[in-house]
Amino acid sequence: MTTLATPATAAVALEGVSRAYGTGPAAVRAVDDVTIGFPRGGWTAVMGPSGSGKSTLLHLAAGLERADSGRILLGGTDITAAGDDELTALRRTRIGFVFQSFNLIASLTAAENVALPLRLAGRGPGKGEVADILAAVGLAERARHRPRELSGGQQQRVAIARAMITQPEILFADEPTGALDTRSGDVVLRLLRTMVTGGQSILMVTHDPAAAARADSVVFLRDGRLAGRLESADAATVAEHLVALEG
Ligand SMILES: Nc1ncnc2c1ncn2[C@@H]1O[C@H](COP(=O)(O)OP(=O)(O)OP(=O)(O)O)[C@@H](O)[C@H]1O
Repeated sequence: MTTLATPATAAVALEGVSRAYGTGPAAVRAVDDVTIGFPRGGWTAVMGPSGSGKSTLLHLAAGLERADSGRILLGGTDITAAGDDELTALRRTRIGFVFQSFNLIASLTAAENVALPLRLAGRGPGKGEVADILAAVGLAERARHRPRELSGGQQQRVAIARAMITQPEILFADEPTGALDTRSGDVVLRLLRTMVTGGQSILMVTHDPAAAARADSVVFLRDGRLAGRLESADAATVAEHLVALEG
């Protein structure tokens, strides 16, 4: 796998991207002139101390927030040039997003939650489409259950199925195991690995070195800037790098 994906080979590439919050002396440069590519078909974890800009980077790359400057390329598309409607359409069809808190709709069944992105995109699911993807995340028997009837790990797998139903070019995951116990988290991480083996691109923010070590590479941030990248690192090496940044 290439370490530095160029825009042509990247699932998502950032070129000189900055994003600040607030103005004047109180301004915070959450992401500060970042240039990086995330390889297609690869799984990249983003780590860094609290407030280092991880979530902001993920939200920028996913088109959930606008950059102040620089370019963000999703496949070949410059999303920084996209209008609001185009960006909404692009998020619905080309991007999957999974949150720490699952964000399922409580009144809908697992199957209805999974079908939602297709309905929002203006089409219903094809025959067997939802059942197939629920089976792929190991929840074939839970289609009619509502979120409150599912464990945290099961809810996160429904959320992953919902994110994957549109076959996104890249799956963004913000602390996907943050609310899970080790065992449920492990099931989710194994599911993500299965998806990557199938060609899926994943960008994941995590605080957990053990989770980050499951990715192909780990990118570190400090004060909104890139602060290193490790390939195929074990959890101890990831933790050492993180501790050095926090020191
Ligand atoms: N909406 C906002 N308004 C003002 N400041 C913000 C906003 N979002 C983020 N920030 C600031 O930008 C910086 C980066 O925040 P971000 O949430 O991206 O960091 P993080 O690395 O994900 O943090 P954590 O690990 O604590 O979740 C922080 O200083 C934060 O306080």
